[in-house]
Amino acid sequence: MQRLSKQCLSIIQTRPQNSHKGTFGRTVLVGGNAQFGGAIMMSAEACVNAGSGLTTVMTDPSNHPALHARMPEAMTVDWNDKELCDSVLDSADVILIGPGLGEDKKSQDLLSYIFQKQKEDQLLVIDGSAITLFAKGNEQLPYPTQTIFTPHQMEWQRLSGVKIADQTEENNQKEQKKLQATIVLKSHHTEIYSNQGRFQNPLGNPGMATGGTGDTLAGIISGFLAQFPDTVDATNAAVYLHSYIADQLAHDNYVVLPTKISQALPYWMKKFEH
Ligand SMILES: NC(=O)C1=CN([C@@H]2O[C@H](COP(=O)(O)OP(=O)(O)OC[C@H]3O[C@@H](n4cnc5c(N)ncnc54)[C@H](O)[C@@H]3O)[C@@H](O)[C@H]2O)[C@@H](O)CC1
Ligand SMILES: Nc1ncnc2c1ncn2[C@@H]1O[C@H](COP(=O)(O)OP(=O)(O)O)[C@@H](O)[C@H]1O
Ligand SMILES: [Mg+2]
Repeated sequence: MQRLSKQCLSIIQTRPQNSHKGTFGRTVLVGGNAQFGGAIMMSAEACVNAGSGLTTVMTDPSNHPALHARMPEAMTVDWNDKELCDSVLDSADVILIGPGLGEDKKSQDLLSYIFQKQKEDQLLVIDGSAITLFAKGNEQLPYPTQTIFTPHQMEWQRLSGVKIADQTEENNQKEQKKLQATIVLKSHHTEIYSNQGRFQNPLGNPGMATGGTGDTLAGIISGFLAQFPDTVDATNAAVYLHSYIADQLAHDNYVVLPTKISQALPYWMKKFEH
């Protein structure tokens, strides 16, 4: 397994003068039921700060005022308004579904709807409850090689059937090959399994063991996929930078608040800009 290094951040290039919002991608984030609104808000805060050109959050309307108050840069769509959802999804480069989605019938219907809508040239990131729902269901991935799962070890156990204690490189790789999707297996040393190789993140700290850290990573991955052309390079860079920033914050903070990682993204991306 190849260890990630600062080298993976070389994809963060100086932006061309002649550019506009569309140059840096359109991302649509689907999640945040009434109970878990914070999850999709953290994904949105991460996605915007990661540099996504345009970020739209498709969520329960109860979250709209709080999201506008916290992150006016993100646009909101009522996930019950199918006509508006159709048009927003049609122009997306990257779709993220799962943070705070929940696991009820409505959540399942939303996952099926996104599967129906995904186009061949769109990337789909599946996180949180959407992983659990997909694992329980019997739907097929529309475009496996356009899909990135971001499970923690328990979500991976549900998805792959491999118990946490048996999640070895060999077993994980076998299951990734079956799925053909890219897998970001989150832990104290996150691993990335893909058709282009296997990578290990050497960074990270226990201050990250708090609700929202994974929602935040999903937002950064989505924002990077919207900007940078290679899926695995963008995913690796997002995983590495998410932990790198958390390690900096952990010098002076006992717990690393996920939103502090997001707020520090523009500063560190500027530092690593090539
Ligand atoms: N502020 C919010 O609104 C938050 C919402 N969240 C959402 O809550 C939903 C459920 O996600 P959860 O992950 O909390 O719940 P899950 O039920 O998916 O998994 C967490 C459970 O698995 C157990 N577990 C065992 N080993 C584990 C491991 N190695 N890593 C992680 N968990 C392990 C944990 O103890 C916990 O009981 C998701 O949609 C998620 O996005 C969470 O992200 C937390 C923050
Ligand atoms: N002890 C740890 N050391 C390093 N990273 C950790 C540790 N515990 C959790 N993390 C990181 O925190 C995140 C947890 O993801 P997840 O459980 O999905 O969080 P969320 O509550 O946002 O759903 C992952 O990126 C994981 O790598
Ligand atoms: Mg999670």
